[in-house]
Amino acid sequence: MPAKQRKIAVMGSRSVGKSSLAIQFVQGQFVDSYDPTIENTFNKNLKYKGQEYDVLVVDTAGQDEYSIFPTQYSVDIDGYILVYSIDSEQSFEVVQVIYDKLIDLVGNPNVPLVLVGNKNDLHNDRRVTQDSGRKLAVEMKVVFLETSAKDHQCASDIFIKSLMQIEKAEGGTGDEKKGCSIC
Ligand SMILES: Nc1nc2c(ncn2[C@@H]2O[C@H](COP(=O)(O)OP(=O)(O)OP(=O)(O)O)[C@@H](O)[C@H]2O)c(=O)[nH]1
Repeated sequence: MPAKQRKIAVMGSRSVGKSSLAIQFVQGQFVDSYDPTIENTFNKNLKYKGQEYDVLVVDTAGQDEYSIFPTQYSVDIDGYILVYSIDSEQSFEVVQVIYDKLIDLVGNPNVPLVLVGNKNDLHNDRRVTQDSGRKLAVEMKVVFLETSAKDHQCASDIFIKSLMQIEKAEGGTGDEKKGCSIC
Protein backbone atom coordinates (compact mmCIF):
# COMPACT_ATOMS: atom_id res chain seq x y z
CA MET A 1 0.00 0.00 0.00
CA PRO A 2 1.49 3.39 -0.94
CA ALA A 3 2.03 6.01 1.77
CA LYS A 4 -0.84 8.44 2.17
CA GLN A 5 0.19 12.10 1.92
CA ARG A 6 -1.40 14.20 4.65
CA LYS A 7 -1.09 17.92 5.31
CA ILE A 8 -2.01 19.09 8.80
CA ALA A 9 -2.08 22.76 9.88
CA VAL A 10 -1.46 23.66 13.52
CA MET A 11 -3.16 26.93 14.49
CA GLY A 12 -3.79 29.01 17.59
CA SER A 13 -2.65 32.05 19.57
CA ARG A 14 0.95 33.06 20.06
CA SER A 15 3.08 31.03 22.40
CA VAL A 16 0.55 28.27 23.09
CA GLY A 17 3.06 25.62 22.02
CA LYS A 18 2.27 24.95 18.36
CA SER A 19 5.93 24.68 17.36
CA SER A 20 6.78 22.72 20.49
CA LEU A 21 4.08 20.13 19.72
CA ALA A 22 5.19 19.84 16.09
CA ILE A 23 8.87 19.50 17.07
CA GLN A 24 8.07 16.98 19.80
CA PHE A 25 6.07 14.90 17.31
CA VAL A 26 8.63 15.10 14.48
CA GLN A 27 11.96 15.22 16.33
CA GLY A 28 11.08 13.77 19.74
CA GLN A 29 12.43 16.70 21.74
CA PHE A 30 11.06 19.57 23.80
CA VAL A 31 12.32 23.06 23.00
CA ASP A 32 12.39 25.28 26.05
CA SER A 33 13.24 28.52 24.28
CA TYR A 34 10.63 30.67 22.55
CA ASP A 35 11.14 31.70 18.96
CA PRO A 36 8.00 33.16 17.32
CA THR A 37 7.08 31.35 14.12
CA ILE A 38 6.24 32.93 10.78
CA GLU A 39 5.62 29.60 9.10
CA ASN A 40 7.45 26.32 9.34
CA THR A 41 6.84 22.96 7.77
CA PHE A 42 7.96 19.61 9.12
CA ASN A 43 7.89 16.22 7.49
CA LYS A 44 7.32 12.94 9.29
CA ASN A 45 6.80 9.42 8.02
CA LEU A 46 4.98 7.01 10.26
CA LYS A 47 3.07 3.77 10.17
CA TYR A 48 -0.25 3.42 12.00
CA LYS A 49 -2.58 0.43 11.82
CA GLY A 50 -0.54 -0.99 8.95
CA GLN A 51 -0.81 2.17 6.85
CA GLU A 52 2.21 4.36 5.99
CA TYR A 53 1.65 8.11 6.24
CA ASP A 54 3.78 10.90 4.86
CA VAL A 55 2.74 13.78 7.09
CA LEU A 56 3.49 17.41 6.36
CA VAL A 57 2.95 19.52 9.46
CA VAL A 58 2.36 23.22 8.78
CA ASP A 59 3.27 25.20 11.89
CA THR A 60 1.53 28.54 11.43
CA ALA A 61 2.16 32.00 12.90
CA GLY A 62 0.34 32.80 16.14
CA GLN A 63 -2.95 34.61 15.66
CA ASP A 64 -5.09 36.87 17.80
CA GLU A 65 -8.81 37.55 17.68
CA TYR A 66 -8.31 40.35 15.16
CA SER A 67 -6.06 38.46 12.75
CA ILE A 68 -7.39 37.86 9.28
CA PHE A 69 -7.51 34.13 8.68
CA PRO A 70 -4.64 33.37 6.27
CA THR A 71 -6.50 32.16 3.19
CA GLN A 72 -3.67 29.82 2.16
CA TYR A 73 -4.71 27.60 5.10
CA SER A 74 -8.25 27.25 3.84
CA VAL A 75 -7.20 25.15 0.84
CA ASP A 76 -5.01 22.09 0.37
CA ILE A 77 -5.04 21.20 4.10
CA ASP A 78 -6.39 17.78 5.11
CA GLY A 79 -6.81 18.43 8.81
CA TYR A 80 -6.47 21.14 11.45
CA ILE A 81 -5.16 21.11 14.99
CA LEU A 82 -6.41 24.09 17.02
CA VAL A 83 -4.25 24.74 20.07
CA TYR A 84 -4.85 26.84 23.17
CA SER A 85 -2.87 26.87 26.35
CA ILE A 86 -4.59 25.87 29.60
CA ASP A 87 -2.88 28.79 31.36
CA SER A 88 -4.45 31.39 29.06
CA GLU A 89 -8.13 32.25 28.81
CA GLN A 90 -7.34 34.54 25.93
CA SER A 91 -5.85 31.70 23.89
CA PHE A 92 -9.05 29.72 24.58
CA GLU A 93 -11.13 32.58 23.19
CA VAL A 94 -8.86 32.83 20.17
CA VAL A 95 -9.35 29.17 19.16
CA GLN A 96 -13.09 29.83 19.06
CA VAL A 97 -12.58 32.84 16.81
CA ILE A 98 -10.21 30.89 14.55
CA TYR A 99 -12.70 28.03 14.41
CA ASP A 100 -15.53 30.31 13.25
CA LYS A 101 -13.35 31.89 10.56
CA LEU A 102 -12.08 28.50 9.44
CA ILE A 103 -15.52 26.95 9.07
CA ASP A 104 -16.67 30.04 7.24
CA LEU A 105 -13.81 29.90 4.76
CA VAL A 106 -13.64 26.14 4.27
CA GLY A 107 -17.42 25.93 4.13
CA ASN A 108 -17.46 22.50 5.75
CA PRO A 109 -18.54 22.19 9.40
CA ASN A 110 -17.23 18.61 9.43
CA VAL A 111 -13.69 19.49 8.46
CA PRO A 112 -11.25 17.13 10.30
CA LEU A 113 -10.25 19.03 13.42
CA VAL A 114 -8.66 18.29 16.78
CA LEU A 115 -8.93 20.74 19.69
CA VAL A 116 -5.91 20.74 21.99
CA GLY A 117 -5.45 22.26 25.45
CA ASN A 118 -1.67 22.36 25.74
CA LYS A 119 0.71 22.96 28.68
CA ASN A 120 -1.30 20.78 31.05
CA ASP A 121 1.90 20.22 33.01
CA LEU A 122 1.44 23.80 34.35
CA HIS A 123 -1.12 22.71 36.96
CA ASN A 124 -0.77 25.76 39.19
CA ASP A 125 -1.26 28.22 36.35
CA ARG A 126 -4.42 26.64 34.98
CA ARG A 127 -7.03 29.18 33.83
CA VAL A 128 -9.12 26.97 31.52
CA THR A 129 -10.79 23.94 33.07
CA GLN A 130 -10.83 20.55 31.36
CA ASP A 131 -14.58 20.82 31.41
CA SER A 132 -14.55 24.05 29.39
CA GLY A 133 -12.31 22.40 26.80
CA ARG A 134 -14.57 19.35 26.67
CA LYS A 135 -17.70 21.47 26.30
CA LEU A 136 -16.22 23.51 23.49
CA ALA A 137 -15.19 20.31 21.70
CA VAL A 138 -18.75 18.99 22.01
CA GLU A 139 -20.10 22.23 20.52
CA MET A 140 -17.61 22.02 17.68
CA LYS A 141 -18.22 18.25 17.34
CA VAL A 142 -14.48 17.60 17.34
CA VAL A 143 -11.98 15.46 19.20
CA PHE A 144 -10.44 17.05 22.30
CA LEU A 145 -7.14 16.36 24.03
CA GLU A 146 -5.28 18.02 26.84
CA THR A 147 -1.55 17.57 26.48
CA SER A 148 1.91 18.75 27.27
CA ALA A 149 4.49 19.30 24.54
CA LYS A 150 7.04 17.96 27.03
CA ASP A 151 5.60 14.48 26.50
CA HIS A 152 6.39 12.73 23.22
CA GLN A 153 3.48 10.29 23.47
CA CYS A 154 1.00 13.13 24.11
CA ALA A 155 2.28 15.16 21.18
CA SER A 156 2.17 12.11 18.89
CA ASP A 157 -1.37 11.25 20.00
CA ILE A 158 -2.61 14.61 18.71
CA PHE A 159 -1.29 13.97 15.23
CA ILE A 160 -2.53 10.37 15.21
CA LYS A 161 -6.00 11.64 16.20
CA SER A 162 -5.82 14.14 13.39
CA LEU A 163 -4.86 11.42 10.88
CA MET A 164 -7.77 9.30 12.09
CA GLN A 165 -10.18 12.24 11.74
CA ILE A 166 -9.00 12.66 8.17
CA GLU A 167 -9.51 8.92 7.51
CA LYS A 168 -13.01 9.18 8.89
CA ALA A 169 -13.83 12.20 6.73
CA GLU A 170 -12.69 10.22 3.72
CA GLY A 171 -15.07 7.43 4.53
CA GLY A 172 -12.66 5.22 6.46
CA THR A 173 -13.22 3.87 9.94
CA GLY A 174 -11.07 6.46 11.70
CA ASP A 175 -10.36 5.87 15.35
CA GLU A 176 -12.48 3.79 17.64
CA LYS A 177 -11.60 6.12 20.54
CA LYS A 178 -13.83 9.18 20.50
CA GLY A 179 -14.30 12.32 22.51
CA CYS A 180 -11.86 13.56 25.04
CA SER A 181 -8.66 12.18 26.42
CA ILE A 182 -6.27 13.72 28.85
CA CYS A 183 -2.58 13.01 28.47
N1 LIG B 1 5.49 24.06 30.42
C1 LIG B 1 5.24 23.98 29.12
N2 LIG B 1 5.78 24.89 28.28
C2 LIG B 1 5.50 24.77 26.96
C3 LIG B 1 4.68 23.72 26.45
N3 LIG B 1 4.60 23.88 25.11
C4 LIG B 1 5.33 24.96 24.81
N4 LIG B 1 5.88 25.50 25.91
C5 LIG B 1 6.74 26.69 25.98
O1 LIG B 1 5.96 27.83 25.56
C6 LIG B 1 6.76 28.73 24.79
C7 LIG B 1 6.12 28.95 23.43
O2 LIG B 1 6.15 27.73 22.71
P1 LIG B 1 6.10 27.66 21.11
O3 LIG B 1 6.04 26.24 20.75
O4 LIG B 1 7.18 28.48 20.51
O5 LIG B 1 4.70 28.39 20.88
P2 LIG B 1 4.01 28.75 19.48
O6 LIG B 1 2.55 28.54 19.67
O7 LIG B 1 4.65 28.01 18.35
O8 LIG B 1 4.31 30.31 19.37
P3 LIG B 1 4.23 31.29 18.06
O9 LIG B 1 5.25 30.84 17.10
O10 LIG B 1 4.47 32.66 18.58
O11 LIG B 1 2.85 31.19 17.52
C8 LIG B 1 8.17 28.11 24.71
O12 LIG B 1 8.98 28.68 25.71
C9 LIG B 1 7.92 26.63 25.01
O13 LIG B 1 9.03 26.00 25.61
C10 LIG B 1 4.13 22.78 27.37
O14 LIG B 1 3.38 21.84 27.05
N5 LIG B 1 4.44 22.96 28.69
